[in-house]
Amino acid sequence: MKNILNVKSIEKYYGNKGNMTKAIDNISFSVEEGEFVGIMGPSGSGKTTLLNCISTIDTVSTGNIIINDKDITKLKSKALDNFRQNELGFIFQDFNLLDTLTAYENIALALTIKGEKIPQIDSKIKEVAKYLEIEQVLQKYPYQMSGGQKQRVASARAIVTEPSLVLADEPTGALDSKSSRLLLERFEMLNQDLKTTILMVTHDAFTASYAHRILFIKDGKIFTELVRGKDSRKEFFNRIMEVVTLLGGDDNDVF
Ligand SMILES: Nc1ncnc2c1ncn2[C@@H]1O[C@H](COP(=O)(O)OP(=O)(O)OP(=O)(O)O)[C@@H](O)[C@H]1O
Repeated sequence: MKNILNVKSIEKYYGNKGNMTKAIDNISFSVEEGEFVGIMGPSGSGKTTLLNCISTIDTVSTGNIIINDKDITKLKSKALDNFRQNELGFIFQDFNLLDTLTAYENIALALTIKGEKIPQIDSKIKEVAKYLEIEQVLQKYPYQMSGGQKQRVASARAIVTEPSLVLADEPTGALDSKSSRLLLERFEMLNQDLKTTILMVTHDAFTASYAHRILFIKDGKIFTELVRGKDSRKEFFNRIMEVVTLLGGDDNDVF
């Protein structure tokens, strides 16, 4: 198995002397190719900071992040832009689709930026649209789609370039339970069939139960890890809830 992500002893401080927040306090972990890993933790525990550092949106204070054999903490701005386009796919809670473009054009844009030719763009979009069940909405604009459809279009945009790593930040945060389930089932398929490597931040135990492994973050540190193993999704959900309950409170107010 190839190592896709290697986070080595990272720390992240915000502010300056006298007014310093240690958002990440010595975190190390790795993700193998084809893994589906969830990150959970209470509000303010450092989940978004961690994801932002991995996604090159923010920089670490110390430590290294290696993605597909490249140390992103050493890349300069132009190289970082290229790296982001070629190696990473992003899925956000609020979709981040361009309102003036159709679903088709939103997905095509990711490929155009990479310099792909029109016939290849068209066949790749059709293939990914079938997978994510969005063929019927390809000619629609974001305002004409449901939240679930928008998130599946955003997911198509994230994976159509075949990135080494897909980073998802609360992907079901704005979806109802039916749309969440459909999206997560698609994530499962993408992960199993196409070996897409996914790292997903969520506060929701149901969403997290689709992952193979969960890292729980507290006060900027990894305090425990759960591996699904041979458990069914339901059994894994129950184990996640045990950790959540152990920390006091239900899944909504703790995570
Ligand atoms: N730009 C910033 N400047 C100063 N402090 C920050 C900044 N961003 C985050 N922090 C602090 O770093 C810590 C971690 O924040 P982070 O947003 O990563 O947490 P989180 O786990 O994603 O929380 P939530 O679930 O509420 O989104 C918090 O104490 C937060 O106040």
